[in-house]
Amino acid sequence: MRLNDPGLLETRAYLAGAWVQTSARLTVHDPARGTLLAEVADCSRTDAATAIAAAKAAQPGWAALTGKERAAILRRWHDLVVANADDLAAILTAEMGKPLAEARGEILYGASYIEWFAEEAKRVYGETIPGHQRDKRLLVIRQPVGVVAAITPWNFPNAMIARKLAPALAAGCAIVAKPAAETPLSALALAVLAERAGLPAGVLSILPSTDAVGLGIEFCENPKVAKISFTGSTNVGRILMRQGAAQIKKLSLELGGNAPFIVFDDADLEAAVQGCIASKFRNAGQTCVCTNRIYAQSGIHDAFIARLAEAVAALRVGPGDEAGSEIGPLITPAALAKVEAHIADACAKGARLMTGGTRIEGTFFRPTVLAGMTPDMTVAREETFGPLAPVFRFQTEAEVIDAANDTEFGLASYVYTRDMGRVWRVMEGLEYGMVGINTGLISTEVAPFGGVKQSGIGREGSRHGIEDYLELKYACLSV
Ligand SMILES: NC(=O)C1=CN([C@@H]2O[C@H](COP(=O)(O)OP(=O)(O)OC[C@H]3O[C@@H](n4cnc5c(N)ncnc54)[C@H](OP(=O)(O)O)[C@@H]3O)[C@@H](O)[C@H]2O)C=CC1
Ligand SMILES: O=C(O)CCCC(=O)O
Repeated sequence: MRLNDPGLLETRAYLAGAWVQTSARLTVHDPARGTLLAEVADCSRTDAATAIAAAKAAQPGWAALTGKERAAILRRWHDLVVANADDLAAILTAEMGKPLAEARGEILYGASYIEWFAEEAKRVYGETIPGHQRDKRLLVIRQPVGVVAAITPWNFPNAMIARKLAPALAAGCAIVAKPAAETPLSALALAVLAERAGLPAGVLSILPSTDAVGLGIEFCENPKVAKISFTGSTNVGRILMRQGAAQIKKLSLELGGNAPFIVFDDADLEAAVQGCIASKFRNAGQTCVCTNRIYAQSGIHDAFIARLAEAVAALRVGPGDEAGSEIGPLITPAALAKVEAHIADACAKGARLMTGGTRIEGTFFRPTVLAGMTPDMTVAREETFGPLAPVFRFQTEAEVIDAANDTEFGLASYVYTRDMGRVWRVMEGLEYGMVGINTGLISTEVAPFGGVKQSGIGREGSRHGIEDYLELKYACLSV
């Protein structure tokens, strides 16, 4: 990997304000070629306790700065991320596999959360409430929750951690974060730039580790941690909720999805196909907001599926650092096996393969479209997290809303129609935190990202995103 600034390829942990190498190392591989990229510090549960103690000590000083002072540091950090976007994208593609253009997009997307929350740091307003008695004056202030512990996944190694660090730091919290074991390099590079931007020692720690269970327990059981913010699988979200119950730990959870993509007869066919590809095949399908089930109404079904299969067959699969690649490798052999299992299950139950369906080499898989889907197939209930587009046929609006909602998940959903009445009815009827209407791309720092049902708790981004890191304090004053 050739970088303009080799100092961004950091392999030590950022622990309590110092760069620390550990005797144990975790290995990071290029998922496109399987080659070793780096040996990185492998932090223990004891290291986590040290980072938490440092965060607890540093947090009051950080919170005592004015919002404007914290904003200035965050703003410098944002500018450094943008200035180093090419290097950060190269690191991201190397460890995660997504095409370079997507990686660069993710770096700027992550930076946009830093910029947004730098601005929000200045707007943590309180309120006054008319007193309930003549001599009473009521005030409400908003204060940082304290020390936050964050755990993030491999699929967005920069943006998922950026959108936790930025609001926490803007609010005046200190934060200790564990990135995914597969992709720690992007998180460490972000910490290099945060330090250069002037973030005080101890306010941020980044702890790569193979002991996810141990660090998770430390985060939940250490009384100095006020809150946990997690992005990843619903199963691990449940574990953290259970572990945090003893101390009533505050939680933000951004978990799995099972996104429906609904195409009505009156939709613009080409726009629906392009939106579907954008939503389904972004990051090779490894995104919690990726379409998982496609519902096409009877009148448009055959034309839609024919055009979708044609467009999907044209997608170019290859290493993320090769020009023209649109679909990179899957993150692990296990991820590829899950895609194959979903296809095998569907085909055994009567699905028809329209394109794809086979592996290429390593963890590269041909983007796939299946027709003739039925609700008893595994993919109707489970997130594939890979490049598989299964198409279900439906007849009526009521039927498709029921089918779309027939899942324990409720993160993203998508609808294509030109009927404004239907837009409102379907949007209101979908039990999801986010609805894309005539678009397959909904993510932006200015909007509240998050799910209902078992897809999570809390929102990231928008003016609401900082609330997860603040507590209300009410004061009753007798005059
Ligand atoms: N909502 C989303 O954005 C994501 C959803 N997923 C869904 O989850 C499935 C599995 O993906 P996977 O990467 O295994 O997701 P996980 O939920 O296992 O991993 C996400 C993060 O949690 C950590 N972790 C794992 N187990 C524990 C634990 N017991 N306590 C604390 N932290 C833990 C991981 O560490 P480590 O890396 O060391 O295992 C990683 O940092 C995917 O196929 C997809 O369906 C996955 C990623 C993101
Ligand atoms: O949780 C994820 O899978 C990442 C969501 C990326 C996005 O913000 O669109």
